[in-house]
Amino acid sequence: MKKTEVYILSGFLGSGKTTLLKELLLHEKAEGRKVAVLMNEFGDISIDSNEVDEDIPLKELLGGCVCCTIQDKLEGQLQSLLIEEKPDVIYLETTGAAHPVETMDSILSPYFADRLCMKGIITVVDGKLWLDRKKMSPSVQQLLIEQVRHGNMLLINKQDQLTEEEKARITFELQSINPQAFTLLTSYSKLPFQRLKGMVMQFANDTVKTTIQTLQLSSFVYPFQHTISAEKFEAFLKELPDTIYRIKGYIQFHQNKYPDLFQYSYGMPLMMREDMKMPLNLVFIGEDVNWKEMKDKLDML
Ligand SMILES: Nc1nc2c(ncn2[C@@H]2O[C@H](COP(=O)(O)OP(=O)(O)OP(=O)(O)O)[C@@H](O)[C@H]2O)c(=O)[nH]1
Repeated sequence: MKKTEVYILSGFLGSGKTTLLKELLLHEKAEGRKVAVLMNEFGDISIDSNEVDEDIPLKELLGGCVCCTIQDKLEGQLQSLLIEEKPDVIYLETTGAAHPVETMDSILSPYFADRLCMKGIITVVDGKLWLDRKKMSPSVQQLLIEQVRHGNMLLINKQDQLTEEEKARITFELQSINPQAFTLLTSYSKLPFQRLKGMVMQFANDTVKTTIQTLQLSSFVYPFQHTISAEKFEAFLKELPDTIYRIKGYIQFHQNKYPDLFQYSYGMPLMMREDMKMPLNLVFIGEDVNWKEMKDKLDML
């Protein structure tokens, strides 16, 4: 029986995993392979699932990390994807807080040994965030290093935000941490697809599980009941604490007919106008955040 290939997309919150997934799905479509997606989101609702075409089988794993709290759910979802869809390849997008080895462990269960072929871990690194990582909490810094250490392919993403000197420095630092990995600089996670297909998973001798300090990440969903003021929202963003790592979801300004998809990662906001109605939910992910205070501020918009 032909085995289903599995790739794990790893990388911190907002680094460019969903952007990479969309890129990979385009290539797979062009090659006519049957693809399925497993999407793990830290929050209780998924925004990224909307980014995947409806004709691609997709299972969501919400409200925790496949590497720890919802490992059992992963097995169940994998099994149903294999039985119902019989895909050629499965892409598993992990939460930005996931430890790659723990995730791989869940997939390498003996139950799936003759069904799945683990192709490798692609780690997406936000270049700017990497350079500024010392500003993050120790557990985030440790996680970033672990994600790099265990990637088989490392994408230094958002290279449009980096100088030549910064690109060289990050490349050197990542290669020093993980000399076996294929490392490349990318914009919007565009990678040489054929190189990915030729990837063969190397099980390095030192792929030991490191006990990393537990990240104190938490998430919060705010459902807007109405449209909001663009000026007030801008002022709200300016006052956001540094420990908010990620925001995504839909907001609608007073003057607009349709909502905007709002993305915020590592201090960088981005908006894209939708052309249809969407549920006005905004998902926040952060460390040590007073969500009650956040809710009060959002109520004022
Ligand atoms: N400037 C720039 N922005 C990028 C690049 N790649 C991705 N982005 C933007 O970064 C934001 C986060 O990208 P995503 O692909 O959603 O990141 P993610 O890792 O899936 O995020 P989570 O699922 O929340 O962990 C989006 O607004 C992207 O458009 C890039 O190369 N350059």
